[in-house]
Amino acid sequence: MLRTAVVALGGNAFTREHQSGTYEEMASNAHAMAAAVHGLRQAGWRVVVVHGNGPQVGNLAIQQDAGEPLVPGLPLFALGSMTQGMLGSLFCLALREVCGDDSPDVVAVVTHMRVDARDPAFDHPTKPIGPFFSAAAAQELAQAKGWQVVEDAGRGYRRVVPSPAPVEIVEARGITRLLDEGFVVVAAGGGGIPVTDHNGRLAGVEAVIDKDLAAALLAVDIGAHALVLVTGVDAVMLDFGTPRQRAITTASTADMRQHLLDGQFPEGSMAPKVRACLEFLDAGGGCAVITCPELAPSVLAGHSTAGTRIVSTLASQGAA
Ligand SMILES: Nc1ncnc2c1ncn2[C@@H]1O[C@H](COP(=O)(O)OP(=O)(O)O)[C@@H](O)[C@H]1O
Ligand SMILES: NC(=O)OP(=O)(O)O
Repeated sequence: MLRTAVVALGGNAFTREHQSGTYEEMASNAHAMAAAVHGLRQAGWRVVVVHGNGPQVGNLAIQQDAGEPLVPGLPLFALGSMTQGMLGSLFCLALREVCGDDSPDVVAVVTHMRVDARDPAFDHPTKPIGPFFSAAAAQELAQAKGWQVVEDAGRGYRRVVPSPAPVEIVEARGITRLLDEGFVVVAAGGGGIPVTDHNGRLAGVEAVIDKDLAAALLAVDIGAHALVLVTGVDAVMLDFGTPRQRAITTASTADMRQHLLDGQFPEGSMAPKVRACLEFLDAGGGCAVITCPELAPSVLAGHSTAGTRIVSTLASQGAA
């Protein structure tokens, strides 16, 4: 039986830091990510794709503001569902094109994610969305629009919104059925549309869920062997952004937990990725990888000295 890899594609890999967010840019970047997924399938993996939406959902929120009062702005969770449709479509088209005659059946599932209405994250926004701004422009926008802004991993300042922990994938059964039928499934895009129980029904809430944590939850739910987090850097670095910066190539969960405690990884970028890997491996996952699209297949196979490959401490000691 084929082993399953859940592959999470960064929203910042669809729209790169220096890009403005045009459709053509996203389509071209989607190709590189589709090629990575194609490589994994050729290596014998069954693949589920989760994509991010930070840049795109933030851009859409700015477009909503600009449309007022002619057209009413929509809530953030509705914008999340819109990005699921757009990026799901982009990725499915790119995968078909990259695979050519070898194209798999690929479907994108509109996915809702249950979160806890009492999650303290609602009072402490950490999820960066939209474009990067200079400090001065960010301050001005924060004043004018009531945004909270933070510095994002040395790349500039961005708006931040609440990012509660993903609790339950509402469409989990459907996703599993499609996988069992042999589809490449795109699911939980943008971390999933955040919903809570409200008077006996599910209702959207103002948040953007971290797609790496959503991917880890999905990977555990479906019993995946590997979690592959595809982003804009080859590897996780220690002392990132300093002259002492160096890549982590292989690590145990104990090593990564210690680096997290030491404050090596910023919130809103690398910290949730590392946490997602730890959650997956602690729940029995086989291997977690953080790397760029081009290296993903070889890092997962253990054939590359670049990229970051994490296994549970027990497995690294040969006990599992
Ligand atoms: N310790 C670190 N090692 C590598 N990259 C880091 C580190 N800390 C922060 N980063 C930044 O985090 C980015 C990945 O986070 P982000 O762009 O939010 O992810 P995504 O690709 O999922 O959208 C990297 O491209 C890099 O700029
Ligand atoms: N929703 C989410 O995690 O998006 P990014 O990957 O773009 O940050």
